[in-house]
Amino acid sequence: MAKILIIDDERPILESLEMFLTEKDHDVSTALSAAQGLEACTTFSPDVVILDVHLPDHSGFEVLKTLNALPRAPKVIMITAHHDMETTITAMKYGAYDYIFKPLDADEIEAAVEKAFSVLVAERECTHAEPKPESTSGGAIIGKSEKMCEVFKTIGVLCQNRATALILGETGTGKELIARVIHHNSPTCNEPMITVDCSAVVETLLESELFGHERGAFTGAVQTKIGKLELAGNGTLFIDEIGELPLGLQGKFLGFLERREFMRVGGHKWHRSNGRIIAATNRNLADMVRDGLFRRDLFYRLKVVTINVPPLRERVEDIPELARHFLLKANREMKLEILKFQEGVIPRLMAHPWPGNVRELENLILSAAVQSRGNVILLEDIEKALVLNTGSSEPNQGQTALTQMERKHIQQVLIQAGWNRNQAASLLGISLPTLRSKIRKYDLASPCEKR
Ligand SMILES: Nc1ncnc2c1ncn2[C@@H]1O[C@H](COP(=O)(O)OP(=O)(O)OP(=O)(O)O)[C@@H](O)[C@H]1O
Repeated sequence: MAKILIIDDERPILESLEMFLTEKDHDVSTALSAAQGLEACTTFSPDVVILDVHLPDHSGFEVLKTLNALPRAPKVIMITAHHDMETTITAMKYGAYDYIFKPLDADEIEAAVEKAFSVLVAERECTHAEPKPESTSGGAIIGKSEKMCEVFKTIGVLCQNRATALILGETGTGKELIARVIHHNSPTCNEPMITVDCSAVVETLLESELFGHERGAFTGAVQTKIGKLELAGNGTLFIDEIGELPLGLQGKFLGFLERREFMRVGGHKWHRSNGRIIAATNRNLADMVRDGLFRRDLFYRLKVVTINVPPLRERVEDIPELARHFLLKANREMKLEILKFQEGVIPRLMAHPWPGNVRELENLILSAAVQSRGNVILLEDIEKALVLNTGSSEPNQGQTALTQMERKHIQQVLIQAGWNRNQAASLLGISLPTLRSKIRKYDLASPCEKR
């Protein structure tokens, strides 16, 4: 039961709202003017105030400002007959919890009151903000699970040497983040870290992207261009999505790894590079080797040290800390002041299968934070964000069904996006090449392709 104060100079509205909300078991008080309303606030201490924008003595906005400055500020639902954008925006800007237009709809009022009250209760239960995780600086890898501790150990070893490393893991598990952490903790951290994403560069330009080209090497090569390998110098070259490296180029890259020398496209001179190579992929390179799509010798050259990054569903114990980390990040980036998650949110997050892994969790928290009103993220905000971000609201049905769920989920999102792969990839929170590889893996086809 909530304590509700209604401030409106129209008696019929006041009386019908009072009757309706009392019937719903709330404790209701009424006021016909701003002055009466403010006085009632001190004597009655409402949880929720339903406030008309136009009052005979003062503007509703002035009352709203005064109410929001109170030590135990109530949640304020503004009501008005004016459907204009400006008043709505002003009300929300001054901190109204909700804004409802007249003529009032009973269900809408009831839903708004209930939501406002539940937010208030959640906020009052929260006496202090979530403690800040120790490592919130950019580049921190969050996780204390056994599997992540294994990853940390290997990173520790890699930070002391310059060995080539291969990072394997599903999309969004943090492969690039791991590469950055290795680079920033290695002796050559003052040198650059350069990234090449093999899936983002067209096949014909990838060689030049990696090794550079000489002027006149091909049509359009109007001047000499230094490749990413040279740009990395003695630092780190991070080759993302190495599984997409065309077979022809794989041989040339292997040659470089063996001799540490390369030639620019169209060039005749050998160049040396001592940069560290870290490659990553979400594809199963062993399967690709078996299918003749990836060179076995290159595979072994790359996996001098291999890091297998576990999918998020295999380290659910990391989810609470990750969620808090992303909440702080959302606060920083979006200038929000959200203190915590409502009870029930973390178990819900731990039950989700996370096909898009940590990236999906990060996007979800950001989206729920932006859409939440008040300073607590409610379970309801999470459910909404889950539907919006992934089209899914089904909790984990168990490991065995995960692959089927992922297939079904991707198929649903593709249908929802009208088989626009770019749009579907963005809805799923994965990259376009990852989506393409999943379409292949699950043998999915659009209705037009099936014909
Ligand atoms: N353990 C973690 N702690 C904190 N942030 C993380 C962690 N893992 C991933 N992230 C964040 O999740 C997002 C995705 O991570 P990243 O780009 O490193 O994944 P990826 O495996 O390289 O993805 P893809 O295969 O699609 O390229 C980034 O914003 C990254 O900072």
